[in-house]
Order: sequence, then structure tokens, then C-alpha cells
Amino acid sequence: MKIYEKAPAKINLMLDVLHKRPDGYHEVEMIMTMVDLADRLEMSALPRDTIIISSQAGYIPLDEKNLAFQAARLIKDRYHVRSGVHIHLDKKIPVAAGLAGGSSDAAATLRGLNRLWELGISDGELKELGAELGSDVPFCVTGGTALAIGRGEKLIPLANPPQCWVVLAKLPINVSTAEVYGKLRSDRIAHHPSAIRMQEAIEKGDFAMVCGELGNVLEEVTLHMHPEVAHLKDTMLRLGADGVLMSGSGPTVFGLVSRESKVSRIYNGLRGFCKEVYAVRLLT
Ligand SMILES: C[C@@](CO)(OP(=O)(O)O)[C@H](O)COP(=O)(O)OP(=O)(O)OC[C@H]1O[C@@H](n2ccc(N)nc2=O)[C@H](O)[C@@H]1O
Ligand SMILES: Nc1ncnc2c1ncn2[C@@H]1O[C@H](COP(=O)(O)OP(=O)(O)O)[C@@H](O)[C@H]1O
Repeated sequence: MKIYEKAPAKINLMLDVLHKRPDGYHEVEMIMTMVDLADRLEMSALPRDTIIISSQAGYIPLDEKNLAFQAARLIKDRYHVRSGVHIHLDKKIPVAAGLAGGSSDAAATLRGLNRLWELGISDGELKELGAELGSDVPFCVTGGTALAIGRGEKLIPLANPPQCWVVLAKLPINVSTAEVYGKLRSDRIAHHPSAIRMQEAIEKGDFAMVCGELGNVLEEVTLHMHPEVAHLKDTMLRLGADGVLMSGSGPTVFGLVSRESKVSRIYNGLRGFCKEVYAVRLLT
């Protein structure tokens, strides 16, 4: 028996940090949505009590460090499942990019194994399991568009933003989420983006307002470490993107584009100096 799941990438339309918590995490306000760039997971039942991860991508761990492995082990332990699974990850989402590729693989594993082993776990319970794996995993369980609060695990569903093109560009830089949060001085944030105004823009379906309200307080940290990301943002704007922002802790930069006629110009202009560029749609 085989089960297939898609694991889409997320982008953060806005990301604000309120303060650092005593447990070391940061209290956030983020509006996240999914884009049509996805890993594909194939899950095959194994009679033996074992978890095997494989992938065509040579650059991700295939052992217990893999988030899909951790998701499978969590669900097996919690629901006393004796059989095993082979999970093949067809990676399309750039790794450590601020696009939640690993978190989305973990969420897809929870959804897929719930079906494969006919466990009947509700979406709410899957999200709770997801929160044990990472702050972004609960959002990835159901996707859509949501306001995420707490450390990112508490979700308030929102309408989808107006449809548009999303050009994603990732420079060959590695950024660690923990390092970026670690370097943030949450008491010295100059400008806090507004979740309320971004929500309003989304509710009105006002694309120009969505572009105007884009904001991410983690940009300051990552752009300071890697000024070439700021250059990439400027280039995307100059090429004609309507709004540009770094996603999550970076380094991926995304540009929102309303007119299809502008997309190939932006895509080709970026490909001149950036190898990883994608032109996709919002997943609405
Ligand atoms: C920044 C964001 C924005 O969506 O995404 P990415 O850039 O990773 O995609 C998220 O907040 C990342 O979520 P996720 O990648 O699941 O983080 P976790 O595994 O829970 O935590 C990794 C580390 O980041 C820090 N962390 C994470 C979330 C949070 N609200 N405060 C934190 O300080 C902690 O140091 C933690 O040890
Ligand atoms: N299934 C997976 N896909 C990608 N990365 C994974 C996976 N499992 C574990 N990782 C590890 O998680 C880290 C963060 O990866 P990822 O989720 O792609 O980034 P981000 O949190 O920036 O969106 C990387 O260091 C990577 O080695």
C-alpha cells in the first residue's frame, strides 16, 4: 500500500516579534500562506517495525535528524503502531531557506501516516503533534492562510490573499533559524509590521495594500549578516515586482507580481546571477 502527499512551501507575508519568552522562544505575530512549490512524499507500508527515509537530494539528513523521520516516530510511538514505513522525499523546496521545507515534510508525513495506518486522528490533534516537532509544523498541517501567534503554533485561519505570481530567489547562503532569532534584539526593533493592516488588506482583496504591508523584523538580522540579500531585494523591485520581502529567517526573497507579463522579465533578470529562482502561484 502506498500513499502520496504534497508538502508545499510557505512564505511569511508579515512577521513581527513581540518579545523573547522565558523558554527561549520568541512571541511572534506572522501571516503565512502557501505557494505552489512542493516536495512530494511517497509513503510505503513496511511489515517490519522500522522507519526508512530516502531522497534524491544529497544534502538533507536521512536519519533521525530528518523531520519526516521524527514525525513518523512520533505518530508510531503515540498511537502504538507496530508496522513500519518507507518515506521517499522528492525534494523541490530549497533547504534551510525560510520556506519551511522540513516542517512541511513533517506535516505531510503526519497527514499521510494518519491515512496509511487508518488512525482517524483529527486535524486538531495532528497540529498538536506537529507543535512537538517545530513551531511552523502546525501551520503546514492544514496550510491555507493563517495568522500565527505564540511561538507560531497557535493559528487563526484567514481568507486567502488575492491571487498573484510569486517569484522566489535563493542565494547560495545558509541561514540558521536559531542563529537569526538569537541575534535579534527584540527590544530594539525600529519598525513593527502590522498584522491587523495585513489582515485588512487580505480581507479587502487589495493587492496593492498587501504589497504595502509586507514586513519582516528578521530581515534586519539576516541582511546585516548577508548584505547580498538586500541587493537581491533591490534587484527584484527594480525588475518590476510589486512587493518584495525576505521569507521567515531567510535567505529566500519573494516578490509578489500581479501581471503575468512582468514575470518572465523578473525571472530572467534574476537568473543572471542567482541559480535558484522559481516563478509560482499562491496556493489558494
Ligand atoms: C522563522 C520562521 C518563520 O515562519 O520560519 P523559517 O525561517 O524557519 O522557515 C519560524 O518562526 C521558525 O519556525 P521553525 O523552523 O519551525 O522553528 P523551530 O524548529 O520551532 O525552532 C528553531 C529555533 O528557532 C528559534 N525560535 C523559533 C520560533 C520562535 N517563535 N522563536 C524562536 O526563538 C529557537 O531558537 C528554536 O530553537
Ligand atoms: N525533510 C527535510 N527537508 C529539509 N530539511 C530538513 C529535513 N529534515 C531535517 N532538515 C534539516 O532542517 C534544517 C532546516 O531546513 P528547512 O525546513 O528546509 O528550513 P527552514 O526552517 O529555513 O524553512 C536544515 O538544516 C535541514 O538539514
